[in-house]
Amino acid sequence: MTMRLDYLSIFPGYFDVLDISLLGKAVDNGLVEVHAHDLRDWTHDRHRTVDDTPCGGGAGMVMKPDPWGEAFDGIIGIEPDPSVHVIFPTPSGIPFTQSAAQELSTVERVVFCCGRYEGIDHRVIDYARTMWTVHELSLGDYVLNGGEVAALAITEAVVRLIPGFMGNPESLAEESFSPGQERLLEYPLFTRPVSWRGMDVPEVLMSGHHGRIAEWRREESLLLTRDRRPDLTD
Ligand SMILES: N#Cc1c(-c2ccc3ccn(Cc4cccnc4)c3c2)n[nH]c1N
Repeated sequence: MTMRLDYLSIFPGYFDVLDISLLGKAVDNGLVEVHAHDLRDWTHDRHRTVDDTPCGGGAGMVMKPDPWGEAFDGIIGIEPDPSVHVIFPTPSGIPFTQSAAQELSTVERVVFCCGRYEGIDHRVIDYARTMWTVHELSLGDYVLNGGEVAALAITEAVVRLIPGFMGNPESLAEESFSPGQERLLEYPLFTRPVSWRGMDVPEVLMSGHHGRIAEWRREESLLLTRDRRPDLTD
């Protein structure tokens, strides 16, 4: 299966980075195909206007619905198709999680709608919900200037789960937040040299005793999780 990823943004250059690294390899291997689009290509005025003042007043500008609707018509089509997943990154979205990444990794087509300014006219989202499967997702409780960085983060989390993307898929199963895994943070990692700037790798990790190593790692994960993410232990 090839996953098609479309990105609608007034800064399509953000997505040039997808040609690099593992994701670039996934494109070369035909696992994913990536299309970035400039929303301004669907404007018709001299200034290629995509925003206007908010109805009801308030600070900032709101993205006009017209360019989005015409871009949808051109990129996705005018017929409803629930197999198309349209993602609106937004501060008011549902928190994006590993399980959402897992679900999206099985989808054949994803369209990211990257807003800017104070956000997108709500009728765009309402329209999209009549046509496709819509996800309003948030990366977390902090403020970005637009949806592009979130779209890149979601892309990486999703594409790495596509069968055939990662060299050793077994490693995915062991990662924190993977399905079936206890909700624990990753234990501290070490590699050679054994001694570095007066600090040594914990002896147990050099013991070759797999039972003790597993026990040490679990204890470290429990301590770290209790300290940093007590919410995961509820
Ligand atoms: N996902 C996600 C996000 C965003 C985010 C996503 C899309 C847009 C489009 C515009 N802004 C600026 C903006 C700022 C403040 C209020 N409203 C809008 C966006 C912020 N911020 N933080 C996240 N976790």
